[in-house]
Amino acid sequence: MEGLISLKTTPRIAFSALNQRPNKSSIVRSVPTSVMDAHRRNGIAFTPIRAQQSETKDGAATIPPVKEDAETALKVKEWEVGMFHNEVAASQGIRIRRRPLTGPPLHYVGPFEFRIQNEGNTPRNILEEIIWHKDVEVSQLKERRPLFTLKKALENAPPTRDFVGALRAAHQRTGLPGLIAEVKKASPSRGILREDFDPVEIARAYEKGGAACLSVLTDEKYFKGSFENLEAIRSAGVKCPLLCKEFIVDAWQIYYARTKGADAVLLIAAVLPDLDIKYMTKICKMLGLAALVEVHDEREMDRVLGIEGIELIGINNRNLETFKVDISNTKRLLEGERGKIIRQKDIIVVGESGLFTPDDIAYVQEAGVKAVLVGESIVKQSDPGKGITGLFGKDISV
Ligand SMILES: O=C(O)c1ccccc1NCC(=O)[C@H](O)[C@H](O)COP(=O)(O)O
Repeated sequence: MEGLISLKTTPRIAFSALNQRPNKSSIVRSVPTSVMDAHRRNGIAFTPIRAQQSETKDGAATIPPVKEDAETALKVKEWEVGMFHNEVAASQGIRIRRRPLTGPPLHYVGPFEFRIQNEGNTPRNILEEIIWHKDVEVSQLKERRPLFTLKKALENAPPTRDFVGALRAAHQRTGLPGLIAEVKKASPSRGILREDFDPVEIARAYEKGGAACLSVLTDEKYFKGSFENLEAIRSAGVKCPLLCKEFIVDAWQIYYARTKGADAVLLIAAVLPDLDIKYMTKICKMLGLAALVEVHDEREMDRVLGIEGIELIGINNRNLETFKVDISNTKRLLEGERGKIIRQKDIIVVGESGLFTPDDIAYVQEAGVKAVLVGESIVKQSDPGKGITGLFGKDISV
C-alpha cells in the first residue's frame, strides 16, 4: 500500500534544475532486468523516474543526454549489492531487510516535491527501523573514522578480558547461571527505565552484587546509550568483562567497539546472514573478542548451530519485531536434538530478556542455560546490586 509521507513545495526555479539531474536516469538505465525483477519480488517499488525529462523554454519535455560516470556506476553497484543481500537473507528466512540505499523516491508535481511511502521503502517493524537507522549512522561514522584509523587506534585499546571464561567461572562458583547485567537506560518497548542514570555507578553496583559480566547499550536513538558510557565504565576500572550491546550491521563496528574497550559484541541472527556471522566471528577471534550470537526461533538456532566455532549463543525471549516476551522460548529452543548438539559442542547458552524472579532464573536454568542477560528487572532497583540478590533469591557475590 502506498501513502504520502512528506510533501513540500520547491521553488519553480529549483524544479527544472532538479528535473535535469542526469544520475537518476542513468541509474534506471543501468539496472539489469534480473535485478529489477528481484527488487519487485522483494516488494520494493521500481518507479520510473521522471527526472529523465527536462523542460525546454516553451515547456516541451526533452530527454537529456545520459552521462555514465564513475559515481553513478558505484551507486548502481552499491544498490545491487544491497539488493542481493536481501535476496540471500530472505533465502535464510531472515525477514529484516536492509535499507534501500536511495530511500523513498522523490516525485515532483508542479512546484511540489513529495515522497511516496510504500512497503519497500518503509521499515516493517521496530527492529527493521533500528537497522535502517543504524545503516545510515554507521556509514556516516565510517566516513569520519575509516577502518585504517581504527586499526591504528587498536594499539591503544585496553586489553581484552575473557568474557566466556568469566561466565563459566561464575556458573561453577555459584551453581547458578552466570549473570550478564545490562546497563540500560531506556528501550523501545519500555521507554525510560531509570531517570537518574549514572552508568559507572550502576556498573560498580552490578559488579559488587556479583555480576560476572556487563552488557552496555551503546545505541543512542532507541536506548539512550552511548559509546562514552562503555568507555567510561572501562576506564573506571570495573573488572567485569564488557559486552558492547549494539546492532551490528558492518564489521567496522566490531573494530570500533574494541577501540572503546569492549570484550564482547552482539551478533543478531535475525539481521545477519550466515556468511556475515562467519566473517564477523572470525574478526572477533582475531581481535580477542567474544561473540554473543543471538537467536529467537528454531530456524535461527539451526543456522547458528551449523556455523563452526560458535561458543556463546543467546536465546532472546523477546521478539524484537513485536516486543512480545515469553521465557518459555528458551526452553523450546533447547529441547531435543538442539540441546544435545549444544551440550556436545560445549556451547554456553545465555537466556535473555524478561527475567524478573528467582523462579524465572530456575526455569531457564532447568531448560539448560549457563548464563542469563538481565536488564530491566535490576536496573530499575534503587540499588541495582541488591536487585541482583532479589533476582537470584540469594546473595551471589560471595
Ligand atoms: O528491549 C527492547 O525493547 C528491545 C527492542 C528492540 C530491540 C532490542 C530490544 N532489547 C534488547 C534486549 O534484548 C534486552 O535489552 C536484553 O535482553 C535485556 O532484556 P530485559 O531484561 O527484558 O531488559
